Amino acid sequence: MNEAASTLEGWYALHDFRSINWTAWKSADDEERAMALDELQEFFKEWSEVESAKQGSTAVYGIVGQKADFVLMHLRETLEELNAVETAFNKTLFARFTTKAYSYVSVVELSNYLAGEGGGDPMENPHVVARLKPILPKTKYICFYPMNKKRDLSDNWYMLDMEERRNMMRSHGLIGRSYAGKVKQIITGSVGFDDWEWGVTLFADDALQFKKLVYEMRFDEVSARFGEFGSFFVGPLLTPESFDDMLKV
Ligand code: VOV
Repeated sequence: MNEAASTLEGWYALHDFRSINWTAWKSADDEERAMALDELQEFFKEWSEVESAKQGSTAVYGIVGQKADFVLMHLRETLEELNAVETAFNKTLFARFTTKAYSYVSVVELSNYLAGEGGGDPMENPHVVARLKPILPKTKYICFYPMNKKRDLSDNWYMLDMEERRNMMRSHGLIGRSYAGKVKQIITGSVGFDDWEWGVTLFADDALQFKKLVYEMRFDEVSARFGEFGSFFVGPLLTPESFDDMLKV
């Protein structure tokens, strides 16, 4: 059998995509809407307290296009906690005005393809822990898509030996690094958890950098030969204030 890359896992991730039922929202009375908004603002507060206590992280972004209206991206220590934030949101009055558009369950992952040989417990290394349990950036834009590495007869990632995969990942990493300061990536593994093998979540202050990075990577062997991609979701940051503005009728 081929050598599997070894992976380190951090916080569990839920990308919870919702659409707003504008007809129901607009026909609700003022009091009901005000209560729903108050409850929503409470949630924003709770999520930011969890983040301050470094027990997880949440980012809220609008989604452009018809696939969804917004995404709640939650990172939490356990699947139980993720499930609990999801359920708590479902119980809110505001959630009654939303429909479930898409969701993705995964866990923040680092592989050893490019890891140094430095011994010791990686979970004692604060740089590693910061990458596995990241506070989600609150950049102007998010881009999310799920992906696989191909398993065709001629191009099967999982049949390549470790050295070949490592070389390709090195080239991938070099392209990625040239976007330092422009795009921040959080790779989450979802084998056994969801329909694709990884979730790719990108953060940037200039949305065009998503296009440039993803396009450049298409020419890199690991993406050109082995990348298979799901639907892309892109949109702007929603703060408690801009969420409120979006919901004004
Ligand atoms: C912002 C840029 C950026 C940077 C710096 C970067 C670097 C790195 C490094 C160093 C490593 C390997 C070690 C680790 O950290 O795991 C990875 C790993 C990975 N990547 Fe990446 N990636 C980026 C960006 C980036 C993008 C845009 C994509 C989507 C590909 C595309 O064509 O649309 C991607 C995918 C992945 C995946 C699926 C993995 C896991 C593959 C596996 O088989 O295990 N990635 N990635």
